Amino acid sequence: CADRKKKMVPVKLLVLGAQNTGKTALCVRFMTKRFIGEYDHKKEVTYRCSRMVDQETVDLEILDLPWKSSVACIESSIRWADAFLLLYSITQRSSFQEIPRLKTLIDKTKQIVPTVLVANKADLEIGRKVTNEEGQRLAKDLGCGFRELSVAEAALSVEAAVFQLIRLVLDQQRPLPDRRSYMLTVRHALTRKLTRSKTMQW
Ligand SMILES: Nc1nc2c(ncn2[C@@H]2O[C@H](COP(=O)(O)OP(=O)(O)OP(=O)(O)O)[C@@H](O)[C@H]2O)c(=O)[nH]1
Repeated sequence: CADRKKKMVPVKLLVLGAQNTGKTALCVRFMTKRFIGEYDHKKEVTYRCSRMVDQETVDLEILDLPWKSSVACIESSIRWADAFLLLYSITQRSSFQEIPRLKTLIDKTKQIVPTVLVANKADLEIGRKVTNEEGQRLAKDLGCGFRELSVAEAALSVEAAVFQLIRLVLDQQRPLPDRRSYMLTVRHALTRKLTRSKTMQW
């Protein structure tokens, strides 16, 4: 009963990245679990759904902007959003090089923004132009989370990337003492796990 009375937490995510990086494919994969090859690239689309994340019901809006959107449109969408998925394709170095510019646009508008950098098209290993290490390094430099995945091949990893971002937003919204106690809970859980795995080794 108490759970039913719990409020929905609104979370607004913006997906940004260069042309053909798989932004629409990722949104559709997250919403429907299906991979659909080709889309209409002209329109911006907002997807809406609710998901349970760590006992919170999250009322999610995901905005997918086409690559050709104007800077003004991107800036107003950045103001609208709570968090960002920045996409590049591992087969397209120029899409990787575009990421710092997008992050600068975000940082100009917002302070402390939950962001996850997503390296897409990991199934196309043969055409790889950006290494996993380069992706990790950039994410570290920009202060983002990092996931390399294939929207085409794995629905679960897409969900994991979006949930990682939602968790960053939820954590930011928690009052500071709660945030500390949440971190302590995580620390204790990790310590317990470590102790257990050490015990198993012996
Ligand atoms: N092999 C492979 N192809 C993918 C993957 N994700 C997307 N694609 C393909 O990449 C192309 C572009 O995908 P979209 O989702 O339309 O890309 P977008 O970033 O929304 O493109 P814009 O609207 O131009 O900004 C399509 O042909 C997709 O089928 C993936 O993980 N692997």
